[in-house]
This record gives sequence, structure tokens and C-alpha cells, in this order.
Amino acid sequence: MNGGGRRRYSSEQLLFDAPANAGAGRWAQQRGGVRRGDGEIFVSVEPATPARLRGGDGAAGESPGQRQQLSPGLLDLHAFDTELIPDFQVPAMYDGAQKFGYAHGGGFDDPDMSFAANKQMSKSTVFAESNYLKAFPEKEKAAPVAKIKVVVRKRPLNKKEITKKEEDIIDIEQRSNSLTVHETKLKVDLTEYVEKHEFVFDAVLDEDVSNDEVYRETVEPVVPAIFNRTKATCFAYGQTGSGKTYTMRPLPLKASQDILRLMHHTYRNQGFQLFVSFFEIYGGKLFDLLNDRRCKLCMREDGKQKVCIVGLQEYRVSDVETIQELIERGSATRSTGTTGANEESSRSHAILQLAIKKRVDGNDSKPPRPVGKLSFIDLAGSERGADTTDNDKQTRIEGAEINKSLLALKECIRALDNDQTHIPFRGSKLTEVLRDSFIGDSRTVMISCISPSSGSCEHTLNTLRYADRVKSLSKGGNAKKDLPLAAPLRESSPSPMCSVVPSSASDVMNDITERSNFGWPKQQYVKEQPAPTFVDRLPKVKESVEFSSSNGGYFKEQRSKGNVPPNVAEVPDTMYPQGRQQVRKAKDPALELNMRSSMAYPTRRAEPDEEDEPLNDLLEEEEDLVSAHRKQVEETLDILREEMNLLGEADQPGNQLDDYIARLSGVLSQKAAGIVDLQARLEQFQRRLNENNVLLYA
Ligand SMILES: Nc1ncnc2c1ncn2[C@@H]1O[C@H](COP(=O)(O)OP(=O)(O)OP(=O)(O)O)[C@@H](O)[C@H]1O
Repeated sequence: MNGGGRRRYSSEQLLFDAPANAGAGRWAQQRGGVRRGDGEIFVSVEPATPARLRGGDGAAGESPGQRQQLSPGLLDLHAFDTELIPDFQVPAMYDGAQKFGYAHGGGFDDPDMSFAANKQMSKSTVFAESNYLKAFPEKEKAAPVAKIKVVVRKRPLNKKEITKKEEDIIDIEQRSNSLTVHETKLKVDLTEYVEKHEFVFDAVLDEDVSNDEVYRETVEPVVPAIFNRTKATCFAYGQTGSGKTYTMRPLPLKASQDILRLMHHTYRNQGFQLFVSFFEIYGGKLFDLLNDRRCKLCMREDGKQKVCIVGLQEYRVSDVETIQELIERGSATRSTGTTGANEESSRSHAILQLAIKKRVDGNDSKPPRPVGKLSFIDLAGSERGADTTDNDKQTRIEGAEINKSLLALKECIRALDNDQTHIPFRGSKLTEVLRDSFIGDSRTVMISCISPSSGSCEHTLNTLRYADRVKSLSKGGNAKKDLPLAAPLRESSPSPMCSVVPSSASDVMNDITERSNFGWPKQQYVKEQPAPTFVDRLPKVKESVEFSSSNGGYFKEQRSKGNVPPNVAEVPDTMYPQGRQQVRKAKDPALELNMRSSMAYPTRRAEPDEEDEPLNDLLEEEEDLVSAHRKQVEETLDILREEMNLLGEADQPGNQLDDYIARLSGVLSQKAAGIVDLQARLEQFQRRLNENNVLLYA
């Protein structure tokens, strides 16, 4: 499809390209001050005004057809024509958004680095941007659109992290789309060393990149495609507080502006219409955020296994102001809570969909035909699973549910990765709802949000590994994997990243990648390197410790190799390859001292007895965890058998629906309980490792 060795997807080979994760964010934080009257059908006609949004009298000039644009409460998520279309060249939106009014740092961007929680999009900006419609250039250029694009965005250190003197451990190399995580680790003898993890993605965005730039890098290129029957999905994934909501919040509005611009210019008089819906998945249930979560939505499958959301309201919109008000209203209704890392953390997955439909035969009385769709998903935080053991019951239930959907997402990704014909979309509400967005002609943009702080290192690595896995989907599984850096760095030329084949997404999106410098010359874009205050290039020493990446038997393995306790803490020479000076920022002398001391090589030989006691405990706990895992796998197999029987019986004529529902419900609860239990054990073990200052590969 996209050439360059990219995997081809057909409607049989269901595509699920997104990794997932979760977040809490609010696309807009405050109520927009505009409410729809109870039970009223909201119709927006152009140009809509807030008064109309209140559902008051129909505006002059509306046609009767326009006044009945609320969809009939049954949104067929699969109503799109899934016939595959060849790769197409879609028209680019326009030449440089800045030219038409997207000023840097203005509009919906948030230049405030102090992390103010509630940020409002300025009304004046919105109204001003409506005027861009008039300025839309006739000239268009063709731009290929990658099937999957994985972008990483690093946020700045926040006040709390700065106060705690946490280090920024992420180096971003925008020119090569690579980033490096510097992880401080402890050997089993408690000596420290720094391990580098390098990743390459389709784009990496550092803390200075604005939301406008994020939009241009991620969603803008796919917008024109949805006029060509494409379903595009944009996800934010990352740990709590990593910036998912901050990143996602402005995107739908910016996309709506571009969609309207295309509707009013390129596709003028072609009968296209734009519809907005906004719902959340909370506790495994669906709620309409544009209906004040008043009633629970039902997801149904029709005879053709198409998923429909019964009761979800869709609003036809034709101006930016109305869309903004709807987004604000939905965002304000969204479920949020507090986590350790984020005071206003999303508890739900929020899904905002912009659907393009077309009038049938220019006739307003017939329901318009779905053409394409753009979905924005702000997922709940990826480590919310930790809450399952630490918090109150409600939080634990939320955590379990979030875990379930994230696990289901992973399962879908794994299944796609293995070219399985059956993709387990039914694993969670989230994957069920998203199913149609990943089959047929789809485009997926995943934005992995990461925190720069040393305290978040483990979560950051998890997020990046997840992103890496998704990226590998887009290129037939040969993505550069996150490696402990030993062999590849030693064997490769001075700059290991040079040896990395660019991702196929990058191949396909050459001109977009060119624009990853966001429209201005690369030179300008690259941050000026501060004068190095500390160069942590290590002396070349012989690597003597091998690390096992397998979870089971790490300690045993170390012991059998005689590495416990190790004689001398040696640092693999490959961690900081010669020929490439790793410049890191030492923020103050104390920190510099710290960094230096973390590089020191203690030579004290630990007494075996000193080391053995905690180690034996850990060994025992490790064994317990592995046994529990084994037991869980066995139980899962039993459950699977039970499910197969259940399905077999369900296919028999005259089967009892009640019995089926009850048994299925039991099976699912059992499954979920097993996973939650194992997760709790795993977290307990991780905590113990941390208490003992032992860090392992994730
Ligand atoms: N790139 C950024 N620049 C400045 N501030 C940011 C950036 N990213 C995030 N923030 C700030 O960090 C805080 C947490 O961000 P946000 O709520 O988006 O995280 P989240 O990933 O959605 O968290 P959760 O999963 O808990 O909902 C917010 O106050 C936000 O304003």
C-alpha cells in the first residue's frame, strides 16, 4: 500500500495499529457555558452561533433537512465502505499553516511551561481562525500518508520534578528521529551504572515543540484522506501525567478547522457534511459526553458483526465555534480523578470522532452516507494498574478495567504482529469500539507521551517499547528493537543510529519527515547545544557482566555465572560508545557530583553473606511469581476450553441465551480476576526489587 516494504492490509487481515494507553486529560477543561436544552435536538447550521447551540429556535436560513441532522441514535461504526482503495495521494491541507494564521505559540498552544491545569482555547483565536476559511489557497500539493505513524513527545520537567532535583534522562535527536534514555541501574552488588536505550521513531518531539507543531506532524497529513473513505485514528499513549491530554486536547479542533476548510474549498458543493460525537469508556461502559453522561450507551453487533453504538448522539457541525463548544462540553463531563502524578487524571478512555458523510443524491431527506472518519482517543494512563492494589475500591475497579483494555490492545497488536487471522478485538470495549478504525483502509497515528524525569524511567521505557512494537507493525516486524546496546553498538560504525534502516513510515513520508522540522529550516529547529558541563564518556573497560533479559531466573543465572556478588562493578564499554561523546546536562554542582559518583567504579568486594540474605528472599519471591504466572496460564487454558464449548453451544439451534450470558459473564470475570491478581503479584515483586535497589530490564 505504501510501498517500501510496508505490510499490506486487507479487510480479512484486520489491522490494529495502535498501542495504547491511557490518560487523563481534558481536551478542554471548563464547561463552555453553552448548554443544550434537555431533550432538544441540537442542530448546527452554518454559521452556527452559541445561541443555536443552546438548541433555541432554528436559525433563519436553515433548511428543514439541515435541522434534522442528529443521527438516529444508532451509530453504525462499521457503516463505512471497507473496500480497499489503492494508496492514494491525498491533497495536502495547505502550504504551511503559519501562512494562514497558525502562529506559533498562539491559538491553542500552551506556552505555559508551569503546567497550569486548566487551559482554555481563546475564543478570539477560534473566531479569527474561522476567517482562514476565506483564505484557503486553491493550490494543493500531493502528500502520501503512512499507514501507521509513531511519534514520541517528551514533556518538560514539571515543578515537582525540578524541586525533587530529578534529572532529565531523555536526549532527543530530532534530525535522526531518535531518542536515548539514560537509565541508572544497580548491579546486584548495588553498584551503579548508566545504561543507554536508543529508539528510532517516525518523529521525536522534544519539550520545546508546540501543540501546533504536534498537530502538523501528526494529524494534519491524514485529514484530507478522510474525504477518500479512510478511517484515521490518533491515539495518545503514556503514563499518567506524561502529557496525553495536553497533547490530544487541541487536535480535534485543529482538525475540524482543516476539515471545514476542505469542505468549503477543495470539496465545495460536493455534499460533504461533518458530524461530531464524543463518548467515554469508563468502567467498561460507554457514556455519551455530549449528553452529560445521562444514559449508558449500548454497544451492539448486527448480523454482519458490525458494531453499533446505540444511543450515541452525533451532531452535524459546520463551524469551528460550535465544535469548540461541543468539545469543551464533552471534556468537562469526562471522568477525572487524582493520581500521584497528576491531580486531574483521566479515569476513562475518551473518544472524539469527526465523521465525514455525504448527502445522497443531493437530497437532505435521506440519511447521508458515511465517507470517512477521524477518531481521537485520549486513553487512561498506562500504569494505572498500579492503582489496583494501592487505592480504594472504586479506583481499583477503574484500574482493573483500564488494565483490561490496555491488555486487550496489546493482545490485538500482538495478534497483528503475528499475522493471526483472528484479532481479539472483543477483549475489551475499547478494542471493540475501535475495531472499524483499524480494518480496511485505515491510518493510525500514535503519539507516545513521555516524562523526562529519572523517576519515571521505568514507565518511559515501557511506553517506548510499546511504541516500538507498534512501529514494527508498520514495517513488517523489522523495527529496531530496544536493546541493551551491547552488541549493536560495538559492532556498528561510530554512530549506531546511522545503521538503523529508516522506518517504512518514514520512507513513505519523506516529505512529511522533511516537515518534521515543522516548516522552518532544520538548522533553526535544532536546539543549540548548551556548553557541556559534564561529559560522561567512560573509559574503555572490558564488559564482564552479561545481563539476562528473561524475567525468570535472573538471579539464578547471575549466581550460576558467579556474578553474585560480582567481583568488580564494571561498566560495559558499549554503554557509551567511544567516538560519540554523550553530553548530558548537569544542572548544578551537586548533581554533577552525583552523576560523577554514579560513574565511579567501586572495587570493594562484597562479603557473600551480606549479599546472600536479601538475594535468597528475592529468589524465593521470584519463584513464587513464576509459579503464579504458570498457574494463571493453566487457568487461562481451562477458561479458553470453557469458552470454546460455550461458543460451540451458542451455535447450536435452540441454545439458551440466558445460560450463555450467565456463563460468559462468569468466564470473563474469572479471566479479569486472574489477570488483576497476577498483576498485583508482579507489582509487589517490582516493589521488592525497588526496595532492594535492584532494577532489571522491564
Ligand atoms: N508538552 C508539555 N508542555 C507543558 N506542559 C505539559 C506538557 N505536557 C503535559 N504538560 C502538563 O503536565 C500536566 C499533566 O499533563 P496531562 O494531564 O496531559 O497528562 P496525562 O498523560 O493526560 O495524565 P493522565 O493519564 O493522568 O490523565 C498538565 O498540567 C499539563 O499541562
